[in-house]
Amino acid sequence: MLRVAMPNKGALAEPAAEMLREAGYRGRRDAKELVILDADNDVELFFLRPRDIAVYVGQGTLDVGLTGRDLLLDSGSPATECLPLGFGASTFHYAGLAGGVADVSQLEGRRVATSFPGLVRADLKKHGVHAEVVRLDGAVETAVTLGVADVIADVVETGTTLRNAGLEVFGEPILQSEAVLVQRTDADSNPLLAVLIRRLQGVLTAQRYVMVDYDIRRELVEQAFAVTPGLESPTVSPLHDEQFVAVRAMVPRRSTNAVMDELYEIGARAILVTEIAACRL
Ligand SMILES: Nc1ncnc2c1ncn2[C@@H]1O[C@H](COP(=O)(O)OP(=O)(O)OP(=O)(O)O)[C@@H](O)[C@H]1O
Ligand SMILES: O=P(O)(O)OC[C@H]1O[C@H](OP(=O)(O)OP(=O)(O)O)[C@H](O)[C@@H]1O
Ligand SMILES: [Mg+2]
Repeated sequence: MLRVAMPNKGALAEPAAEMLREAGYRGRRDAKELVILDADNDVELFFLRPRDIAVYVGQGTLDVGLTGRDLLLDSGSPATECLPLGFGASTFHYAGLAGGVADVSQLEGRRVATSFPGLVRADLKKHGVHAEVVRLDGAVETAVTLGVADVIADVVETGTTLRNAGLEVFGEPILQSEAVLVQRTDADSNPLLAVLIRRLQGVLTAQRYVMVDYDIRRELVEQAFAVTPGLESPTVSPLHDEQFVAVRAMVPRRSTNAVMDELYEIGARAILVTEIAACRL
C-alpha cells in the first residue's frame, strides 16, 4: 500500500487531481471526500491542506505528497522534493510601496508580513538582516495599507493582487516555486512509489511532447534528423515509392510549428502532428 497526500483545496487542488487521474489513479467524487481507497493500484489518497502535506510526509505518516515547493521549504519538515510537476508555478517575492524599501538589505529593524515565516526568516538570515516577521494567514497585501507591516513577502503569480494593493516587488525573487512530489528524506524505497513517479513522468512527457510524422526523400534524411533527432533516434519506415521514407519522432510541443517550418523547407511533406495520450520512457 502507498499512502499519498493530495491538496484538498486551493490553487493546486484541481490540477493535482487531474494529473493523478491522467496517471491512472482514482479521483474523488466530491470535495467532501477526505480519504479514498484506490484498491486497483494499492494506493490510499488523503486530501489535506497543502500547507500540512509536507508535515505528514516528513513525519512518515504518509509516504508521498503533492504540494508547493514554497510550502515544503516553509514547513522545515524533513521531506525532500522528488519530482517537479510543471504546474502551480509562482514566484515568492518581497513587495512594498513604490519608492520605499528597494532591497532586502534595507529591511533591518522593519516588519515583514507573510504567511510563509519559515521561508522569510531563512532569507533574512541568509542576508544577515534582522527584521520582525509578522505571521498572517492570507491576504497579506493589505497589511501594509493597514500599518501592520512595512513590507510583505508573498506568492506572486500574475501580479494582479499586488497591483490592486498599490505594491511593487523589490529585490531578487526569494524562490521560484511550482507543484512538486515530496517524500520523507530518509524514506525506504517503496516499489509503489517508483510506479507513481514513472507514471507522473509519463504524464509530463505526454504534456511536453507531440509526435511528428513526415515523408521525405532518402537523400534528405540526415538534414531532417538534425531537426527531429527524437529521444533516442527517429523511427524510419520504407514507403512503397523507394525514393521516400516515412519518419516518426517526438518533438517538444513548444517548438512544433518551428520544426514543421524547418522540415518543410528541407523538403519533407505530409507532415502530421499527433498528441501523445500516455507514455513510459
Ligand atoms: N495564484 C496563486 N495563488 C496562490 N497560490 C498559488 C498560485 N499559483 C500557485 N500557487 C501555489 O499554490 C500553493 C498555495 O496553496 P494554497 O492551498 O494555500 O492555495 P491558495 O490558493 O492560497 O488557497 P487558500 O488561500 O485557500 O489557502 C503554493 O505552493 C503556491 O505557490
Ligand atoms: O499574482 P496573483 O495572480 O495576483 O496571485 C497571487 C495572490 O494569490 C494568492 O492569494 P490567495 O487567493 O491564495 O489568497 P490568500 O492570500 O488568502 O491565500 C497569493 O497569496 C497572492 O495574494
Ligand atoms: Mg493562498
